[in-house]
This record gives sequence, structure tokens and C-alpha cells, in this order.
Amino acid sequence: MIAIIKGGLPQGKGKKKILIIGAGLSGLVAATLLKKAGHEVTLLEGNNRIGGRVYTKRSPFSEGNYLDMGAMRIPDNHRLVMEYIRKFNLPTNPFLNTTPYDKLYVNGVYTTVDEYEGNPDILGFPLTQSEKGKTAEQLFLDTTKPFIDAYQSGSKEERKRLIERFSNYSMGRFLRESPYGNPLSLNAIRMISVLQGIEGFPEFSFSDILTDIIYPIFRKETKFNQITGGNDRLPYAFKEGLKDNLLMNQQVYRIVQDRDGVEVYTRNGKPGIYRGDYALVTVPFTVLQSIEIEPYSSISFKKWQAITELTNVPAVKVGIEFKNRFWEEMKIGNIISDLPSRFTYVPSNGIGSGRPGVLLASYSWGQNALLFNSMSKEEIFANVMKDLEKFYGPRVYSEVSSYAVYNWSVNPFSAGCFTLFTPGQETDFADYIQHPEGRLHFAGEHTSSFHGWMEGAIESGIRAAYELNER
Ligand SMILES: Cc1cc2nc3c(=O)[nH]c(=O)nc-3n(C[C@H](O)[C@H](O)[C@H](O)COP(=O)(O)OP(=O)(O)OC[C@H]3O[C@@H](n4cnc5c(N)ncnc54)[C@H](O)[C@@H]3O)c2cc1C
Ligand SMILES: O=C(O)C(=O)Cc1ccccc1
Repeated sequence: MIAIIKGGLPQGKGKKKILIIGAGLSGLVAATLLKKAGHEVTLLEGNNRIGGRVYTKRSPFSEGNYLDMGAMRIPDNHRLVMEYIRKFNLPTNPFLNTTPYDKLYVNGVYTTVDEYEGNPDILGFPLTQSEKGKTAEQLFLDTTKPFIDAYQSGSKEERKRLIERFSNYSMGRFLRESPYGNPLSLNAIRMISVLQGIEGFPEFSFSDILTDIIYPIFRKETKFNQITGGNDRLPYAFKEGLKDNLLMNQQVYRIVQDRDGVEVYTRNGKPGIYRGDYALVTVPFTVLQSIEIEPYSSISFKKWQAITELTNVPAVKVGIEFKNRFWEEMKIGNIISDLPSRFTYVPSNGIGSGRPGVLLASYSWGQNALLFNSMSKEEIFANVMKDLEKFYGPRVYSEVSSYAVYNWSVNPFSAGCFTLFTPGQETDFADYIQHPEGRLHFAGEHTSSFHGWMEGAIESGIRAAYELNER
């Protein structure tokens, strides 16, 4: 795939007219590759911006300040993302996924991560004798390390069998039943859920949570980057090469395919009908549920099941700009809490600049994010500020200058944040998610092996472009 990013698709089997639905990263990658391979590409974007779930918010923050409301961190082993960043010569800086000053606010106890790691019982989780003195990570590894070791050292086939063996396990069930031994108490599982960030979706697939979240995000060795100036500079880097192919504000509501081609119907502004030989659907399946696809029988039973059942978990981000970067002088880094704000991240850009800074004041996902569905943006802001006062004191009220809230569940163009399997889905219909159906092809992070990452979106865009080029 790196070779395709560098050198383009191999020679195809004749020029085709290809309609691409969605100008998120997967659609932009596929459109760029197919256009370069000589095909006639039309990219239909329903929103008034490109990038989809790569969304950098600059307003209402002061000049030069921003917050990545969607994709914010890029693991340094996400080779496809890093290759495109190199290709477009985009500047990057380290993303502070952890800092030496990180803190915890859990069970009413406010302490540093260092203090907690030196004495985990400081958080007051009522653990059994054998669990006392262990961190959440140690307790988690006690029960999962045999799986992680087997998965890491296994061949592709062995990994597949391992995933199949535990396909019906949620993270919660795996930790409760501890199939490799070392059963945990429910209080230990609570400690793991809060501190390993899975409190929001313990009943989702054990293997998906492990490979998509715990392993990449909470493993200390993983280093992260971000694009300086905002991660949306990556999708916008594709725009120049697609300006004659990209149609904005074209929300697709109907797709009709027949033996000779595909017709795509859009509304917004001027309604449109677009005809092509093939169509690439990159929208999340949650959104695809509201798009008519005809004839119904042109889509297989398992694909319809995947479209209907695949989950796009909730997520809410709250960015608050403060006049001074008081967290720097107070030496307070990122914070994990069991309060509604859940995760707080200090900005990784403008460190030491003395300029106003935008705190990712709250990042919640799964069930934790659902809490905010019941609140107005003003109420969400007030709730998060209440939490921040516990971390930094009442100065937060005099220092605040602006804020922005983004609830991905109410975004009509994603209806959620990222895909996670529920138990059993991986073996039931995972193979059908990316399968072409007649003249319709499918891309997007949900069709990839990196659910919830830009890497997955890019991987799927390249895979789908290759498929279409070969038809
Ligand atoms: C809160 C959050 C945090 C994240 N954090 C990270 C992270 O730190 N690192 C990371 O690598 N990834 C992260 N991700 C995931 C990453 O953003 C996604 O995996 C990736 O951007 C998905 O790209 P995509 O092309 O698959 O889908 P999308 O970006 O969703 O693109 C789909 C496009 O289709 C358009 N569309 C939808 N419906 C229609 C319609 N009916 N007609 C026409 N167009 C339509 C949408 O507007 C959108 O532009 C995060 C995502 C979220 C939401
Ligand atoms: O880094 C993040 O914040 C993400 O959203 C990545 C991610 C991917 C899959 C599940 C949860 C989070």
C-alpha cells in the first residue's frame, strides 16, 4: 500500500466513470488514486466541508488556536497516514498522549499518576488482598497477557483463530471470566474500566477494544504525532488535486444500480442525479441506513445485516480556550477522571508560548458520552467547568475566553464517532463489510482493520481504489 501511495495504482482495465460518496479521508484517497489512474471521478460530499471525522475547529478560538474535534493523534506506527503526511510535506509535532505531570481524579481522590503508580491503593478501590498494590494496567495484564502474547507472536492464521475463539467475548465478560486464569473482582474490573478508558463500552468486543484502543492508546511505548496547524491539513492537502471532481453540499439519499451502471441521487441546494459505471460508498453504515439502495436484492443478506447492526459509538469533545496556560505553570498534564469530563488533554501545540491555549477539557466516548445528549451546549460547558474547578481551582472562571462542544452522535454525516464490534459481529459478518455488492464498492474506517483510526480510512480507500481499478 505504501508503494501505491508513492507510485499510484497499477495500469487498470480501461477507463471508468466512478462516483464516490463522501469526501472524508477514505473517499479523498480513493478519488485521488483513481483519477491519477485515468478514471473519470465524481466525488459527492454532503456537507459544506471535506474531511469528515478529521475536523479541526478554529472558531471561536483566537487566531492560530484550534482543536481537533475528530482525529487528534497519530500513532507513529500508522505508516499509511505518516506516508501521506510525508507526501504532502505537512509539518508535525509530538502529541502529548501522556506527560510527566498527568493526574487522576477518581473516587474523589485527586493525585498524580506517579503517586498512583507508586501506591495504587491511594485511589481507594475496594480490591481483594491479591489485587491490592497493583495498578489497573497490572491487573489488566494479569488476565490478558496470555492473549496479547499469543496475538503478538502469532501468524495471521493463528491471530484469526485467536479472534474467533474469543469473538463472543465482550471486554467485560473476558475480564469477569478471565479464561486464562487470574479472575478479577468486579471492583478491580471497575478500576480497569475507569483508568483504561473503557468504562464507556465494556460490553463491546474484547478483541476490538484491545487491538483498537488499549493496545495503541494506553500502551506507554506508543508515541503519537499531530499535524501542526490542525489534522484537517491532511484531507485539505488532497483538495487541490480534486477541485474539478469534488461537488459539495450533495447529500446522497438514494442509490440505484442495474446491469449497466449506477445512479446516485442527491439533495441540498440543487438536487442532482449522477450516473456512473460504479459507485464507492464511504459513508459510515449508521448513515447508510438512511440512504435508499435499489434494488434491495442487489445487496446480500449479510451486508444488509452489517449496515443495520454495525455500531458507531458516541463521542463528545469540549474545547475551552483560556487566556493563560495555567496548567503549564501549575505543572498539571492530562487528567483521567470518573467525572463527566472523563479525559482532559493539554494542548500539544504552542507549549511555553505564553499565548492563550485551548484545553481539550473533556473527551468522553461510549456510554459516558451519552450523558451529554441530555444537555444543551451551555449545560455541557457548565458541567465541564465544574470538573475543571476541581482540577485547577476557581481561576478557571476568570481565565476562560471561549469554548466549543462537538457531539458526534448528532452529526448527520457520521451518526457517531467510530466503529466498534459488539461480541460475535467479528465472526458473523466482518468479512461482508467491505465486500462489493454488484456495482457498489465500500470503503471507510468501518471496512478496515483499524476501526476508529485515520489509518483505517486510508487503508480502505487504497483497497477500494485498487478493486475498482481492476474491474
Ligand atoms: C471524536 C473522534 C476522535 C478520533 N480520534 C482519532 C485519532 O486520534 N486518531 C485517528 O487516527 N483517528 C481518530 N478518529 C477516527 C478518524 O477520524 C476516522 O477513522 C476517519 O476520519 C474516518 O474517515 P472515513 O473516510 O472512513 O469517514 P468519514 O470521515 O466519516 O467520511 C465520510 C464522509 O461522507 C460524508 N457523508 C456522510 N453522509 C453523506 C451523504 N449522505 N451524502 C454525501 N456525503 C455524505 C461525510 O460528510 C464525510 O465527509 C477519531 C474520530 C472521532 C470522531
Ligand atoms: O485516539 C482516539 O481518540 C480515537 O478515537 C481512536 C480510537 C479508535 C478506536 C476506538 C476508540 C478510539
